[in-house]
Amino acid sequence: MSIVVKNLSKHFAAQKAVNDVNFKANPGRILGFLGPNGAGKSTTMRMLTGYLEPTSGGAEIYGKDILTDPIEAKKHIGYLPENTPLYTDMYVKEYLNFVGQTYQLTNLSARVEEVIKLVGLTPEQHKKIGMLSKGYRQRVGLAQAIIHNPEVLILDEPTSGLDPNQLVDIRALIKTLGQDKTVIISTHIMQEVEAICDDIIIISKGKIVASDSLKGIKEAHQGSSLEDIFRKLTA
Ligand SMILES: Nc1ncnc2c1ncn2[C@@H]1O[C@H](COP(=O)(O)OP(=O)(O)OP(=O)(O)O)[C@@H](O)[C@H]1O
Repeated sequence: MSIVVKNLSKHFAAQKAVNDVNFKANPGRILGFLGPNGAGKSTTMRMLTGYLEPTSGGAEIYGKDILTDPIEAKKHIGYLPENTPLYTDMYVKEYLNFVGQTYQLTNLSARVEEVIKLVGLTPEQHKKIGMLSKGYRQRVGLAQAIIHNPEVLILDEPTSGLDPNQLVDIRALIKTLGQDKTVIISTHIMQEVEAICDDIIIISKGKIVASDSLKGIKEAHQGSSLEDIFRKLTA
């Protein structure tokens, strides 16, 4: 089991943004984390990646506790935040080299070249990040998330801002990465879930309201569309 989430909660004043969430995730499967705006998806992801302290509960990433062993837990994680805080004054390669150095990667320049190719940044690789379009910035975000070849990828709306051609490429990349990694993606695009996810968690008002394989959830709702299932469970 590469991710085990136990009784995870986050309260902001009186609001239970994440309320006693439990789930597990495995390598070789892509888990779609779905829910309406404000359901608690990003807050959960931020806790799993060590950017936000839980109010209670916790999680283990490859057996490493995110609270008591955060440095070891983080080594296994690549994280694409919802609004990637990129250094806009840095050049693409300079930034990726900088991120790679923080992971003390060997053969860094070869790895930077490799991830640039993988995420389709080649035509824009000589630009400053601040000069890039939203979709290309998203690719830089994805490149920094995978540069250390982590076993776990946590991607918060990875395809937001991408044009239809880019969408297909990035989905294909995520699908490939998901063959041997544990991938959690949040998205509002049901088509995307159908295209790449193996498992689904639907969260509403901080609570999990469905957790199943894509096939299982459809069977349980007698073949209703995912959109209908989503609306029914989160209305
Ligand atoms: N730092 C914070 N302080 C106070 N409230 C917060 C904070 N961060 C998140 N929240 C609240 O927690 C709730 C869950 O937010 P979160 O960003 O996790 O939702 P989400 O499911 O990712 O939504 P979206 O689909 O719109 O990105 C929201 O009501 C949000 O306003």
